[in-house]
Amino acid sequence: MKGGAKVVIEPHRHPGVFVVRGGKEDGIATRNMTPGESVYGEKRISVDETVENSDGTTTTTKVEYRLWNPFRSKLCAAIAGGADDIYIRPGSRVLYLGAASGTSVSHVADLVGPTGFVYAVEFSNRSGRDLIAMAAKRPNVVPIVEDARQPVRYRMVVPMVDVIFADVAQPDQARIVAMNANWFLKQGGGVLISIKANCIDSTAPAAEVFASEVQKMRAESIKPKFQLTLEPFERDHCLVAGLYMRNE
Ligand SMILES: C[S@@+](CC[C@H](N)C(=O)[O-])C[C@H]1O[C@@H](n2cnc3c(N)ncnc32)[C@H](O)[C@@H]1O
Repeated sequence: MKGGAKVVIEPHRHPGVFVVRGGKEDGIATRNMTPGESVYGEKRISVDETVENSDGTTTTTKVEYRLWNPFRSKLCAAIAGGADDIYIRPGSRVLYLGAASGTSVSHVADLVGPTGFVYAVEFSNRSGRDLIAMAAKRPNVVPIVEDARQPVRYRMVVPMVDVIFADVAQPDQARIVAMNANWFLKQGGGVLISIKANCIDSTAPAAEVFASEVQKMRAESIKPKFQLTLEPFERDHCLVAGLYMRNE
């Protein structure tokens, strides 16, 4: 999609995220780290951006944005649903557990930009191949094809991080997050966990499952900050956000 005069792109209240208005498709977008390329067939919007130089002259360059589909990304669904904070911003180091083929990871890489890093863990070799291919074009993505239950196996490539985002869809997800936080998350770091109720317990009501996951987080020194449903983008999913307070 070409950005004609009608398309307006504005910064979202979460730094590194943008809002597209006025085109055929309004929505959320990230600034493409690899202009000219889509990762999963997502629409791209090219606009002219003019900056004023110190000598008073202006320079206009083409900037490209990629639309971020909330039906295909839990993080985007949370942003669209009004998440108070995503803790991830330009320059952040993010440990992303459950990267799959890297579609959401590619947007997180755009969001953190050239000064940030995304350490993307995925244990399926098949998805891992796509993840590695995506990362080959994005120097700020470190693909890690390993089991997130074994953080010791990737301790040599992951430094202390600012945020852990988890979407492994496993019954022991809270424990997996806690182990990784213990190894890699800084004190006060952000935790975002996408919870699919029937992955944890398919017999209990979703609200009970979410409440019990929040209790597990508390027990692991993660202080819950807010919780929001990912409906209408994902059924029976919620996102729980918290801060890692190991020393309190
Ligand atoms: C719901 S999908 C993630 C989707 C992805 N976050 C996105 O938005 O595109 C869950 C992924 O977690 C991966 N996974 C599950 N258990 C894992 C583990 N123990 N270690 C690493 N990856 C795991 C699965 O292979 C799957 O690709």
